[in-house]
Amino acid sequence: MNMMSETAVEKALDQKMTEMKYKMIGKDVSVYYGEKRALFDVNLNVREHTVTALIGPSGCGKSTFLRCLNRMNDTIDSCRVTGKITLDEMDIYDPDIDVVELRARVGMVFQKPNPFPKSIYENIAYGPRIHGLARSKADLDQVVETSLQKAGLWNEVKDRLQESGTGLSGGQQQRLCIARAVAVSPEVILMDEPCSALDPIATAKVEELIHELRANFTIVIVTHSMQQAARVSQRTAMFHLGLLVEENDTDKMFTNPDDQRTQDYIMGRFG
Ligand SMILES: Nc1ncnc2c1ncn2[C@@H]1O[C@H](COP(=O)(O)OP(=O)(O)OP(=O)(O)O)[C@@H](O)[C@H]1O
Repeated sequence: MNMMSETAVEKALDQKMTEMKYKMIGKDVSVYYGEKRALFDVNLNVREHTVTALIGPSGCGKSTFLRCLNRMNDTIDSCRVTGKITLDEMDIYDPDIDVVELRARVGMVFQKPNPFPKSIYENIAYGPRIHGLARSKADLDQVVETSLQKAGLWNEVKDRLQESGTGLSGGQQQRLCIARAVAVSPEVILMDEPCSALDPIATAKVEELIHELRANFTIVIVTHSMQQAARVSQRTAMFHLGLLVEENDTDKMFTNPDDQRTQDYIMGRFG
């Protein structure tokens, strides 16, 4: 069997990353909550097959920017977004865009695992069913299995697919939510502090998973943990007071950042 070593896979992905186009482009993105401005003309591009970490002190606008990428901010009445964000070449704020379809292409995993109060099987099958991604029960079974495998959960749940998703451990629930996001074949997955409610072992599993998902998806992750950003991402963007202060290769960001504010933050001088 011709298996590529892990290092070879990493190398191939890094090569892909340097060659590739931007999957999403954010140009002069500003966000207001009523009168309050939360983001100031942010220009941030997201590379395909790359994990991009968004870091910065509390309240700096990381989650706000993340939520702009699949229009989750639309659900907040007071929120207004200006500037332009594209997915491939499509303007995602174009009034003709179908937001449900957009969120199938740009999925999201939240801070707190939020499985539906339904069976493990139904948690995964729901999305593909409503998006018409499976033609038969056999197709759907296959999507459920593949998604759970991609989320590293199949072996743990394959004999209990009809049990409730909410009965799983916190770490398993978060992987179930990742499987649910993966099941509709998104192109981009947004993760808002996906490990903050998990213990170190569950966190390690999810981090490993993020690392693997990069081969098939583009990932943007908000994290408070510098170590996590360093472990899982290839690019890092640092926000401060609503400004994007620096975006760089993660290695450079954590060894020799260009901006003093990044330096101060990673040294623990504020935040
Ligand atoms: N729904 C909202 N209504 C009003 N203001 C909000 C809302 N959500 C966020 N904000 C404000 O926008 C700014 C940016 O918040 P955001 O949650 O994006 O920051 P963050 O960097 O993700 O913070 P944290 O790390 O604490 O989650 C903050 O000042 C916050 O109070």
